[in-house]
Amino acid sequence: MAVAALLRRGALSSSCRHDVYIRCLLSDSDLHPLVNSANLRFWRGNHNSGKFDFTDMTHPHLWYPNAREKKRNVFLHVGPTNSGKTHNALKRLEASSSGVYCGPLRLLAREVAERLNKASVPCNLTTGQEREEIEGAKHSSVTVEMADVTTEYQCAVIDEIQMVGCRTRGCSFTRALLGLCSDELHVCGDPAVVPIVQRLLEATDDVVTFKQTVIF
Ligand SMILES: Nc1ncnc2c1ncn2[C@@H]1O[C@H](COP(=O)(O)OP(=O)(O)OP(=O)(O)O)[C@@H](O)[C@H]1O
Repeated sequence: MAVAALLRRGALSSSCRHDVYIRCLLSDSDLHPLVNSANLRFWRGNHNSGKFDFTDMTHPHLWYPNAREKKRNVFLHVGPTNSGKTHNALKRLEASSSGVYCGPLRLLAREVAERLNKASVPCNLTTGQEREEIEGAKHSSVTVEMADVTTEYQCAVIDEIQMVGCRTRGCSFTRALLGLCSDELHVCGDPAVVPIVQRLLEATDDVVTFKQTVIF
């Protein structure tokens, strides 16, 4: 059985797992589709030893090689409620050639899909309960748990990022923040979340720009 399969099944002992490096034991075809040859070259180039410890869970930003290959432009939209943070981000999403909106609620995901479709931007809807596919759509509106971190987008939006602090759903916001593979990433939320988002993005080498909104 391939070593990758054993790893996935947790069949190797922890000391053995610790010694497993992609270069020496795993062929490219063994690996999860996320870790393709191009990504391996990236990993090797960024690890002095030329080895990557597949079982090292201490650097979550490195779990998303597709996103790490990009220098993302992250726009952090912060301001009071109803000040237009999401509105501004959605304007960018509408104008992009491909993109994804990630929100915390089915209702919000549906509202955004309807908004884009109405603006003649074909947009799929994917939540835990429903999947609506629109022919030719290059945009998707999803609940954050359904965010696809393997597809490349021009623009991505994460709404209500302060939910990163939620005990049960925060991990999905962190995953989207670190893993979405887009040239532009718009992150909307409460100003209180700025320090934690900044901290999370310190490791990613993205370019972060603040957009402060005010109630008009
Ligand atoms: N510049 C604008 N032009 C027209 N409508 C706007 C504008 N900015 C905001 N709105 C409208 O105001 C409402 C609130 O905007 P939005 O949802 O973007 O605010 P928000 O700051 O993201 O709020 P929250 O913190 O609750 O998420 C929406 O219905 C939105 O369409």
